Amino acid sequence: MPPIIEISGLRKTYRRSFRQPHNALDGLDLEVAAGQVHGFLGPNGSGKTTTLRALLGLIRVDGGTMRIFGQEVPHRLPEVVGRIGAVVESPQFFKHFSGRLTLQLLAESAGVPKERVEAVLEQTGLRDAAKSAVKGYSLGMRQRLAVAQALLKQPELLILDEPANGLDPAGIHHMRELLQWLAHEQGVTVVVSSHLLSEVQQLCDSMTIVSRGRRIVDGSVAEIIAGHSGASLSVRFPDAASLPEAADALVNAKPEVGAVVERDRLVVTGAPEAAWVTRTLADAGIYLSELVTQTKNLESVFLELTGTAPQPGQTVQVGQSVAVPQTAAPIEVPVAVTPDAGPQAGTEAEEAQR
Ligand SMILES: Nc1ncnc2c1ncn2[C@@H]1O[C@H](COP(=O)(O)OP(=O)(O)OP(=O)(O)O)[C@@H](O)[C@H]1O
Repeated sequence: MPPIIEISGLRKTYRRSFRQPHNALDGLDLEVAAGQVHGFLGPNGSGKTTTLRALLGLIRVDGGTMRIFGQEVPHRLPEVVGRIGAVVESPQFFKHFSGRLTLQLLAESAGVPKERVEAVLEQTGLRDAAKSAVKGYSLGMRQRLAVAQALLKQPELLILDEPANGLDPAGIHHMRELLQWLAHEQGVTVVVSSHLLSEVQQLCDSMTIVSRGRRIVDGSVAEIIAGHSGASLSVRFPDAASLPEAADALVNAKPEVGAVVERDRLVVTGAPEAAWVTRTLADAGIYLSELVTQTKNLESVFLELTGTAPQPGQTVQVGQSVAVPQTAAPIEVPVAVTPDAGPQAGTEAEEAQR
């Protein structure tokens, strides 16, 4: 099945008076497969909103191609727009109308059956607040109302820009359940932008990470995180005098293993498994007192991936690494402790806003 969204080489330069032109999109590529929740992840200002606005025909781009459901956009957008629900701009609602009335009017103008209003109120958790005027809604409730509006016409593709904004933890949980249900049970393709890896990790099946207007990695969320979270082992001994001898024993046993003495411990990288370290040291007559696996935390994976400006024409594939300019702090996960050797923006005039 062809991708639902295909973007290739997208370019957008914002030209601002008295300031250098700014390349918000610098040849961005994006592919989204059907029936998934796809995260569009990147730091603030990396071009996510610009991409989504371009896809929906809200701004003009300077180069590249975009397709939705195989149709080139923006030229063929009118043919596919009925199959897309989106919340990209902050929608404005009549503040004196209730949530229900707002949705009833929108449903009527879009020719959507009235029953859909109650269904989307229920789905977005707004049923109890449906009678209240929108002016009394919190930011999170307005966000839900916007999503409810996007769901009215039962879209096959749902595009949401930072949907967790303004939601409290219970609201985030509810939104996550709703979006996963839509994708996995109803076959809707869901694209959400976010600058939080932890949110994308909990919500999405696949993701594209962008930095400075370019794609730097894409693939399944689990594979990307696993491929960039290489672990090392921290080993301590009853007597620190054993450290150099232990380092030699490990490197002699496997030259590709790294063993570096750091104060009172040995940091081991590239070992096949923790048990191999304990076995090899015991064979050399050296007994350890502590062995700890260190894994990078998720945010450090994100920093690693977005911390380096991507090279023109290069996309990092799942499992490949990019240079790491900043050192990310590891978190320590104990796996075994043995007493001896046991194993273990602004506005832009040219934009045609809709
Ligand atoms: N209308 C505009 N005029 C000038 N510059 C703009 C405009 N819109 C966005 N930019 C700039 O383009 C870059 C990309 O912005 P964009 O809003 O697409 O990023 P983003 O990844 O969505 O960020 P955030 O997570 O903060 O929403 C930023 O440097 C931003 O300042």
